[in-house]
Amino acid sequence: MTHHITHILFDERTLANTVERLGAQISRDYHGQELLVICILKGASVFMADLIRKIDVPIQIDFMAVSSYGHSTQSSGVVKINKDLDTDIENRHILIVEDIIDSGLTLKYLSENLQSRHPKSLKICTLLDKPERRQTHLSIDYTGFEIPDVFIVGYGIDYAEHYRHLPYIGAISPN
Ligand SMILES: O=P(O)(O)OC[C@H]1O[C@H](OP(=O)(O)OP(=O)(O)O)[C@H](O)[C@@H]1O
Ligand code: HPA
Ligand SMILES: [Mg+2]
Repeated sequence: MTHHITHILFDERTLANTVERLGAQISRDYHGQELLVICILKGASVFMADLIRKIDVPIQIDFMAVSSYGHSTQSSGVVKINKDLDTDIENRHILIVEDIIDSGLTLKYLSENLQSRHPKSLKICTLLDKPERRQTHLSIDYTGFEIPDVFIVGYGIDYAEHYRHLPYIGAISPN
């Protein structure tokens, strides 16, 4: 299906450099503390796997699966939890790892849901931020890249469940 890719935004080396920068920043900020890193499946899986290997404070990991896009390029606005955490997050330092923040509706729902479980702190790390499309206010603690309003795929991110395996991030035209 790669023939629908219109251009490459970030190649493998650029992604690796940015992941390294984020890992170093997170390691500095949490120095002397323990962290529970939460991967938001499925899109953040590839980023998460690379990021945690660049963090050098003690961490544990857990996974949550949510979805709102299905087979569309527009968020349905309804966030469905397909898998919840295994861990009790009360009184823990939590870092949510996302691949992309677009409308912001997924993270708004997730951060309110997780705040209600009384973590000691809750921060957000996203590889990509598409601020032009935001429908809600969010404060993001760690951002890899800001991107324009194009639908992107690769490095874990899908269109209708395709393209997640691409080692780079590219734009597709939905037609
Ligand atoms: O800011 P938003 O407009 O809410 O969009 C961002 C969310 O959409 C994608 O997930 P999706 O629902 O496609 O699930 P997936 O990660 O399994 O692909 C992406 O991984 C984010 O979680
Ligand atoms: O640009 C995107 N691509 C794939 N999935 C997404 N979910 C929100 N925005 C995007
Ligand atoms: Mg998706």
